Amino acid sequence: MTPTWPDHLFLVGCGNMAGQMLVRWLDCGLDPARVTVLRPSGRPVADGVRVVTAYPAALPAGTTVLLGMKPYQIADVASSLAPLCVADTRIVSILAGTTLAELRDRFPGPRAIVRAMPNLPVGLGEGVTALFTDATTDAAARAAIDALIQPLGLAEWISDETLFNRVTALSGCGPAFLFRFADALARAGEAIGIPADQAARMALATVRGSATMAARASADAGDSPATLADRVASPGGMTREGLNVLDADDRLLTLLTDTLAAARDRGEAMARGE
Ligand SMILES: NC(=O)c1ccc[n+]([C@@H]2O[C@H](COP(=O)([O-])OP(=O)(O)OC[C@H]3O[C@@H](n4cnc5c(N)ncnc54)[C@H](O)[C@@H]3O)[C@@H](O)[C@H]2O)c1
Ligand code: PRO
Repeated sequence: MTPTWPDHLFLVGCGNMAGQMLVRWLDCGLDPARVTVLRPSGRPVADGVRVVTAYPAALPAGTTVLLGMKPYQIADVASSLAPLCVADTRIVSILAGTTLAELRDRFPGPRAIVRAMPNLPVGLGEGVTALFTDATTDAAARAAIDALIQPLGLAEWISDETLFNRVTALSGCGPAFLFRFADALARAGEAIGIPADQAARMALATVRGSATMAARASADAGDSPATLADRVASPGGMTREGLNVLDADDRLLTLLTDTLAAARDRGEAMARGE
């Protein structure tokens, strides 16, 4: 399906995350002439994309704004940007811990404001983006923003904003937790005597192959990762002994629950301005 693009896309900040979103949109055929990036450094972003270091006098009609700077910059950004936003300007915010109520307060003009929480693999079209909005965003704007997000990978609308920090902990932060797991797998291999470079290659390839296999098994046969884990474990064999360590007292589950809860709690503290 050919994506439908906003008439104009104005990115405020284009660092790690917004940069990956833009990479994917351009790969999927977004005309760079429709994109303006505001970034303090003024560094080029991609061929044909206009980069500015100051706000323009006005935004073109039909602009979708992507707020891609750090959450603590919202007050500064809104004081310059809000006066440029008219009723049909659409705003997509990827700012962690910044509620829709705060966005509506800071941007009183636009009807369409959507919170989006992507993760870094969006650059490959294999990301996860959680989305939330309210009834002030009309169906057409919601559909247009959904269409913009679709090329990035899995898009999941959240019906209750109180879930937002929880889904951010799972999928927004999740790549970091998996990268940490891959790193620990390699270092554990080294700890039991495998040469470090070999352990690093083998750990990464194991994570990659297993993730691809899990995705296919789920799509093709509805097999869950838990089922696949049991399939690797021969009765009385090596894997079961290893799984017994991870499973003892729900050790891994407890560790990950604590990890997600800490990330979620930080999002809630950020929403309180802490
Ligand atoms: N990194 C992730 O995995 C991830 C995932 C989901 C959401 N987010 C959200 O994305 C946002 C950016 O995170 P990041 O990791 O890309 O950070 P980053 O530091 O890589 O990018 C921030 C960008 O904002 C620019 N910037 C700084 N001051 C600015 C200003 N006053 N006006 C406009 N731009 C300004 C910086 O030059 C930089 O390019 C955050 O709000 C974060 O919550 C990040
Ligand atoms: N990166 C952002 C943070 O760490 C939000 C999800 C991933 O706050």
